[in-house]
Amino acid sequence: MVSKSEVGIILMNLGSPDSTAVPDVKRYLLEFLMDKRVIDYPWLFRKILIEGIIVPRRAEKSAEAYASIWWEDGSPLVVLTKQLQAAVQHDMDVPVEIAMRYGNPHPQVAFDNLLKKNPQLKEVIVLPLYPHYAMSSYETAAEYAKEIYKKKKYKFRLSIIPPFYDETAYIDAVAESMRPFLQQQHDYVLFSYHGVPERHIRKGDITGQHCMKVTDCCHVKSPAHGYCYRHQVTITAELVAAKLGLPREKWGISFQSRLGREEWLKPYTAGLLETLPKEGKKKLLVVCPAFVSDCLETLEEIAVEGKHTFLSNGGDSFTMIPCLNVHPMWVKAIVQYCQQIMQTETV
Ligand SMILES: C=CC1=C(C)c2cc3[nH]c(cc4nc(cc5[nH]c(cc1n2)c(C)c5CCC(=O)O)C(CCC(=O)O)=C4C)c(C)c3C=C
Ligand SMILES: [Fe+2]
Ligand SMILES: [Fe+2]
Repeated sequence: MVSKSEVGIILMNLGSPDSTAVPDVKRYLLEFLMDKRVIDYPWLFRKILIEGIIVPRRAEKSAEAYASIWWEDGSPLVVLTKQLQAAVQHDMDVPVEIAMRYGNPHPQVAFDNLLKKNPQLKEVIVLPLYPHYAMSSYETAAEYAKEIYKKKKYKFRLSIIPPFYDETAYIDAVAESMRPFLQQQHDYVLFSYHGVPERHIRKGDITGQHCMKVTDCCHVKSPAHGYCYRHQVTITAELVAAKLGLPREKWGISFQSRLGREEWLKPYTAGLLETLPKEGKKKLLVVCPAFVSDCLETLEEIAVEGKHTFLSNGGDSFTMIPCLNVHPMWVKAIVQYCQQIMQTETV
């Protein structure tokens, strides 16, 4: 058990380029895609692929996309994470810092800032802002925080909040953030999650024999589920749909942001946005619960590109539901998760 005066909190998100200038976007993409948990090919092959092919080809287009969604005070993801920091700090009355897995602010800066604010710091709670476990999201953020903590030999205790994909407070916050949008006419609600390669799902299967091997694997009980992104996003959608009373035929799941030639989790959002209007689902609501802050992947890929695809294939109306951002119920959920950690007995 730690008291408020002994604790500090770090909200850790993915990160964005420092600006929309191509060299900044290049630097960001290099750091991101050279992460062995994001592109898990052998180091030399990864280096040649990323530095020689993907980043040079992608940087300019990516910079343009970022420029199209950039806000006056910076990247939406960073600005929204800062707003969340202020809200949590206000409600908890403990120091809160933000850190990014890629780019700035670096986790070491966040640890050091907490120490500067309170040299008596006994415990730092890190909340990776990913509801679901994926090697390329939650795991890399948590491992990076641990790596820096060990390297710097900090004396305070480090606690990392686990994925919260099925926690009531998170589910309730997502459901309530969606509820006002359900008042408008709609034929279908699409839960669009960031995709990952199917290979990552099989690789992360701790049993080696469950994920994408057993029929309907996401609904068959297994210890693999603790590390399975596909299972966890399925459960989030089912719990939110149940909470909102959505009939089963009125909602579905898809996966966006595919990169490269490998097979990623299916169905792909882009393909579904072309076919849904042909199935009579012409009024669409899209929600993206893998992202807790709006970012390039929601504001550009879904709200602009996705909308265009849907409407130009016969859709009538397309609404993207904003991410949790600083929704009061989301802030409350974070406060609750941090307080649970603070009340845990230490040995
Ligand atoms: C192999 C590539 C990628 C994997 C695997 C991947 C997994 C993954 N990503 C997120 C969350 C976000 N990704 C974002 C941007 C983004 N993602 C990739 C690649 C992979 N992501 C790239 C190259 C980019 C950069 C933009 C681009 O050029 O398309 C973002 C947005 C960041 C922002 O600044 O707004 C988020 C958030 C998750 C949750 C995830 C695995 C589950
Ligand atoms: Fe991504
Ligand atoms: Fe699985």
